[in-house]
Amino acid sequence: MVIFKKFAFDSAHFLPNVPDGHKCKNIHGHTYHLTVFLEGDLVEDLEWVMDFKDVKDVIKPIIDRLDHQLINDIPGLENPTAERITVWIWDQIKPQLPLLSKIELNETPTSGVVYDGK
Ligand SMILES: Nc1nc2c(c(=O)[nH]1)N=C([C@H](O)[C@H](O)COP(=O)(O)OP(=O)(O)OP(=O)(O)O)CN2
Ligand SMILES: [Zn+2]
Repeated sequence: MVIFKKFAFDSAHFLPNVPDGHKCKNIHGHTYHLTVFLEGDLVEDLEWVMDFKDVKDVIKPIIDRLDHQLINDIPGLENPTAERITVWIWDQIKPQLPLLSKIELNETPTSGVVYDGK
C-alpha cells in the first residue's frame, strides 16, 4: 500500500546558468508543494504503513531549511532547478525513511518533478 503526505514552503531562487534574458535568471519566488510517498505493508494491529506524524518529523526540518530562504544560498543548491531541489531533498530524507518510494515537487501549479531515486 502507498501512503502520502504533503508539505508546502515559500522560497526565492534564481537560475544562474540559464542564458541572459531568460526570465528565471531574475530572482523570483514560488510556493513549492512537496508530496512524499511511502510504500509498505500494513503494520499488524495499527493497520497503517507508517504514522503520518513520524513522516512529518523527518520532513519538517528539511522544509524549515528551505522556507522563506533564498535557496541559492544553501550548499548544494547553488543552481536550484526543481530537479536539483528534488534530488537534494531525496538524499536527505531517504536514509531516515526506508519506505520512501517517490517524491513529487511542484514548483508552480503547472510544473514539477517526480523522482524515485533512480
Ligand atoms: N526543467 C525545468 N525547467 C524550468 C525550471 C526548472 O526548475 N526545471 N524552472 C523554471 C523557473 O524557475 C520557474 O519554475 C518557471 O517555470 P514555468 O513553468 O515556466 O512557470 P510559469 O509560471 O511561467 O508557468 P506557466 O504555467 O506556463 O505560466 C523554468 N523552467
Ligand atoms: Zn523559479
